[in-house]
Amino acid sequence: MGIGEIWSNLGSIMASIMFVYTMYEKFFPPQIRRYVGKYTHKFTYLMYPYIKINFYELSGERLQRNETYTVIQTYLSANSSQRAKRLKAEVVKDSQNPLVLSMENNQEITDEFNGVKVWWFANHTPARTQSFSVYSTSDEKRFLTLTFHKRDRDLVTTSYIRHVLEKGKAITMKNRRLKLYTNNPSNDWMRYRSTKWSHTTFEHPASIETLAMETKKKEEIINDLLKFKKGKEYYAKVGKAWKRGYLLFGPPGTGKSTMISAIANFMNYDVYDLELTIVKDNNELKRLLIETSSKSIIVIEDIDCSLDLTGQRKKKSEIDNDENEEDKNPIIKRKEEEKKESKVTLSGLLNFIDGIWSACGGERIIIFTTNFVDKLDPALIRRGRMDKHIEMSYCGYEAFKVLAKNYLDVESHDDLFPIIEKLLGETNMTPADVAENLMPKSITEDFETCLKNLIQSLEIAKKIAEEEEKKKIEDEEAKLKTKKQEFVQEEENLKTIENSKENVKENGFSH
Ligand SMILES: Nc1ncnc2c1ncn2[C@@H]1O[C@H](COP(=O)(O)OP(=O)(O)OP(=O)(O)O)[C@@H](O)[C@H]1O
Ligand SMILES: [Mg+2]
Repeated sequence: MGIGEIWSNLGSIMASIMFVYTMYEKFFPPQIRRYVGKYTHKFTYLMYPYIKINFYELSGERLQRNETYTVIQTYLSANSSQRAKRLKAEVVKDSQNPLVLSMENNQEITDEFNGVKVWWFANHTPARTQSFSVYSTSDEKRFLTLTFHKRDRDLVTTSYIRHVLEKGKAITMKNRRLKLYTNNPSNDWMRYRSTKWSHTTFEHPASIETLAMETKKKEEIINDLLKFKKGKEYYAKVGKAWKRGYLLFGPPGTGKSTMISAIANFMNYDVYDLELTIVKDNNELKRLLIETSSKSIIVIEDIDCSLDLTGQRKKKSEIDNDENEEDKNPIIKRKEEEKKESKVTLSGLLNFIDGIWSACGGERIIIFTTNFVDKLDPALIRRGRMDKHIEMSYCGYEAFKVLAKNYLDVESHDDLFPIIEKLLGETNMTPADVAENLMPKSITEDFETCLKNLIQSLEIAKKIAEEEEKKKIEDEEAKLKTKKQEFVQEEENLKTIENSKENVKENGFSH
């Protein structure tokens, strides 16, 4: 029978079905009908060869958006864009591609995994009340149904779903915008919707390639980071928490903060910039740690100035603020009070780095920066806590070449490069100062002028350094001379005393 014939006979087919159903209801009592219904259902269930799993968009008592649903949707959008015929576009926050395509409601797509075929269906039960939200309202349900054959149960429920989640997460990670977090003072934690960390989009253009540093050192850092990123199994095997500590030390302007941004971009990790001075005690520190996510970098900049962890020094801020106490406005005063209140101790910080809580989340890098590595307590920076110590030093020739390429697009210059190489060997200049000199001061300045500007600055810096060195030597010599004179004077005094004693002995009296 063709489709046309079925259409023309549809009326009589429907009438026959209605007739059979009426007869069935008339001649069979409800008990028998219930009995038949139950066994028909069981029979159909036994004969139906497919299994269905639902993944709901909203879950939990408060109907929060289910992470798994989002990840599967991401996986399906990457796969369904070629296969589903009707797609919907949604604007997603915090993603590099804000417009995300996914399959439209009531659409089905197929997927294959290790030769097994599965079907995904996007279900939607419409809301009774109207809403303008992107997400579902409480009486509106969206869910994805995964259908597969009974015989593939093991493969699908273990490997396939894991594969979908891993792929979906990887796509999310790749597309997401990095975030830069900073901790809020604990007084604000209890306010409505206030969280322990505030964040903004992290958009620093630094990369490891553009970092001015010797190639060998750079490669060493890249290899270390890659080994860490792929080290999940390794860390599990050796029984170590999946985290790594870096200590960046060196004079101001040598690129420590730039290096942190470059690492974040390279690893695709969020950055948690921890301001220790507003953390009141060790317990608060622990609570902040718990609220950080994995695949992140926790940074404590200028660790030597953050807290009195060595017991020797005054905080940088306190030194600045000791002056003009009366002129301060109340907000600054409050902030200072908060700083003074901080009772985070060295042991609290050590626990933060490698205590039991520090392992939660995994895949985390902790970075400390300091200008004065010698001031830090050895316990804080010993290997195992700060696994890698990276010295950020004054600009060498190799680092200069990176900056020249970045700022001027120049890789060599027969006359000027050798002069710069020689001068850099003779004087200390930070990459920040070299970069500043290389930057054209006007649109008419060509690269040769910029290189000459740098040479001039290096010569001045060299002269100043030489003069300082000369002055230092002169000061030392003057000090030595004074010491010598003091010594001679002392000797003369001693001699005089000795002579007086002799006189007393010989003449029996003193003057
Ligand atoms: N190694 C470097 N490679 C590329 N640029 C650099 C490097 N070092 C410094 N710079 C440039 O100098 C500026 C200052 O550097 P940065 O803030 O990273 O220094 P720092 O070591 O963190 O200094 P501080 O100790 O004062 O915090 C940066 O904006 C960057 O442009
Ligand atoms: Mg810095």
